[in-house]
Amino acid sequence: MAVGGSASRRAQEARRQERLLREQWQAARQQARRWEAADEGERRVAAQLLVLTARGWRLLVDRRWPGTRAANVDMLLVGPGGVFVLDVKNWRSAPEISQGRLRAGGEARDEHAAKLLAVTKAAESAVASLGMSPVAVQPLMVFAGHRVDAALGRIRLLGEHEVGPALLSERLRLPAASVRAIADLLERVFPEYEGSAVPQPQPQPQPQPLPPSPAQPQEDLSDGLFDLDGLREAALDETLRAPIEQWMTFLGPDQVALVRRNWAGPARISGPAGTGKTVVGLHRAAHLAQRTTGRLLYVTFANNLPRVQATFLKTMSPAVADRVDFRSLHSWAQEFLQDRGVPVRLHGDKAETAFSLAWKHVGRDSRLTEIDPAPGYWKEEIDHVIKGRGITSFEEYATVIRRRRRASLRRVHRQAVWALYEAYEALRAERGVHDFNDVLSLALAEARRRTGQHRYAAVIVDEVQDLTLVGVRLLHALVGDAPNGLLLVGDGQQAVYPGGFRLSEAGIDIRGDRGQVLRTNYRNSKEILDTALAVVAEDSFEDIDGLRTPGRREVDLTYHDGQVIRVARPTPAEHDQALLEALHGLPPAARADSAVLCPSMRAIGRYQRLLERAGISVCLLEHYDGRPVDAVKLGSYHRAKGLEFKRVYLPEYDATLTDSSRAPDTEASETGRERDELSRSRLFVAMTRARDVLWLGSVDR
Ligand SMILES: Nc1ncnc2c1ncn2[C@@H]1O[C@H](COP(=O)(O)OP(=O)(O)OP(=O)(O)O)[C@@H](O)[C@H]1O
Repeated sequence: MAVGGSASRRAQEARRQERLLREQWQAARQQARRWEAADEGERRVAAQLLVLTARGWRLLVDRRWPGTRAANVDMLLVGPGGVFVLDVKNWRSAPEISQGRLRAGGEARDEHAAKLLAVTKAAESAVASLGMSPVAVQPLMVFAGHRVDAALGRIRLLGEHEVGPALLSERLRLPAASVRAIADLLERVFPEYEGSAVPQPQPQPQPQPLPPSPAQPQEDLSDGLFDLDGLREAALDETLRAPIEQWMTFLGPDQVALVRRNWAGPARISGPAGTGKTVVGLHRAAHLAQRTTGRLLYVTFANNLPRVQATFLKTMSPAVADRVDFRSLHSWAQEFLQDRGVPVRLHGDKAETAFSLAWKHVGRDSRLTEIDPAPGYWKEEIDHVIKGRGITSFEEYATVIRRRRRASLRRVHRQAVWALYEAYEALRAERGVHDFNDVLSLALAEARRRTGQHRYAAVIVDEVQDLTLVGVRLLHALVGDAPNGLLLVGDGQQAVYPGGFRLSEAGIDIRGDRGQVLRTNYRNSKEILDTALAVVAEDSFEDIDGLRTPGRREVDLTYHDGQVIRVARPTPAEHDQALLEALHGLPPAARADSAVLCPSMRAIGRYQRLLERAGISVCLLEHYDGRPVDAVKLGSYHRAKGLEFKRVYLPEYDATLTDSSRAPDTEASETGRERDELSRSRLFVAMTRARDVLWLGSVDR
């Protein structure tokens, strides 16, 4: 479309909105004047809000607060932007916020904020019965006669001129039917006082676009009491705002209950892929941020996921988004050490060199090669078993249960591993560098040294199965067993790293209702989920609570179409051509919601070149932050963890599966079986990222 065409259409829309708003504004002013129960300040606020009622909002004025004898609620407003609980103030002095306290005219006014928060809580409880998350209910204090735009915790403070435009600028959360259902419910829960009704205009049908008319002279609608300007600006942008995702406002009943629950100590949410664990974690973060004054830490193992999750929270609950730190565990730990003045020199490459030398000196001619000749297996043993569990003596290592490690090691083998470990540590220390595990161990020692001095009110850990035991101990040390302090979210079936641990080994005791399981998959279609589950059907797994669970799990599905497309070609070139054809066949907008996922860095490099040469824009997952970009996403199975896409393409998806992996009864070494199992888990994770289409490419050699 020509640029000139779209600019003229936009100007036409602007004129239409202007005309509509003027009519609505005239009507609102008349109605506000007729509202006799209110004083002048309230009438001016009402006029701003009554304009919204002509644009699909419902305004409930002067309602009784259930469960109290005399207390009232000034206004409840329900509209496309969510639910707002309003307290209108006609104070002579402007409000001031200082050190988290509300003041006016030199006096403390905290009780007004406390009352508004209590009413908001009552409104949250009411709408929870409709599946609405508490994060979509927002308290507002509106000041007649003042210009204000500030925040006091979760309460937004707005002046009479600011309130209308601010509400009109909210992202679209509720469709018209939900607005009606929620307003009807609130009308019942917060009954009307006698004679308090404000006459409400019926939403007017939106007029059809008119042909462009010559510019009309601007009628001055401002009569000293009322002011249209701010609303005009916000209304012009209204049509451009995209609605936010449904799950950012409405949850399943089991999810809402978890978001709002009070836990007396550490808690855990588990459940199969796609059951909304992260969604609950994000709503919980927003909910806790609304209820506390401290900061929250939301941690995952992966580097790119925190950026995506931060973007989601900002969209979902902008008022509290800056109170939650989204971090990957290692980057957070490094910063923590830096803040505490603990020297740390993380150098992955030099640490790798130290290991290679140690392998050369004491590994490759040792008894370890009887079990597995590849140094990688023994590097994992050091990383995930010895250092990952914080083991510092041979006596401890000699008897430790090596969770999720298949090869059984006799004492001589453990001695050989220990010799390798000691050589590695000596060579690493000689180079004066730390590895990733050292960073966590140092941070744990520091966190334990100064307990009670940590700045987090709560810590939420997502994809907890990816962490090591030391990592989990570290996060536990930040909040201890405080009520609502630690929440662990994850699924043992999606473990993509070797080794493992049990929560009891981290000193975390999850009792009774503090261990919760979600069971409804909201993401995948049946066909896609069945295909993914078939890969891990024979792999039972032990989760961090120590329970063994079969690979094929019972999951409830939400009705949802989707398909698996299998493409087999005789040569890699023909296979790649089929992938390109599939991507070229998508409308440009659909590419943005598609991902090509690969098992290795080499494959990523290869497919990046292939796609770019074919003129397909690519966004690497390591640069993706959850905001829409007009490009196909490309990344590893690991980096896709926790994410989802409408279409997922897995080129040569079966190349990492060995024969024993395809047919698990086939003969394979213990370490080979362990590797195969991990490959299947990773493939399972990649497949379950697909919502609507899963494309499986293979080469029939
Ligand atoms: N209540 C809900 N209503 C509608 N959609 C939902 C709801 N809860 C979750 N979803 C959808 O399901 C998807 C999966 O949710 P989420 O990523 O939280 O699952 P998960 O259990 O963390 O998945 P995984 O373990 O596979 O990473 C969400 O992105 C969202 O699209």
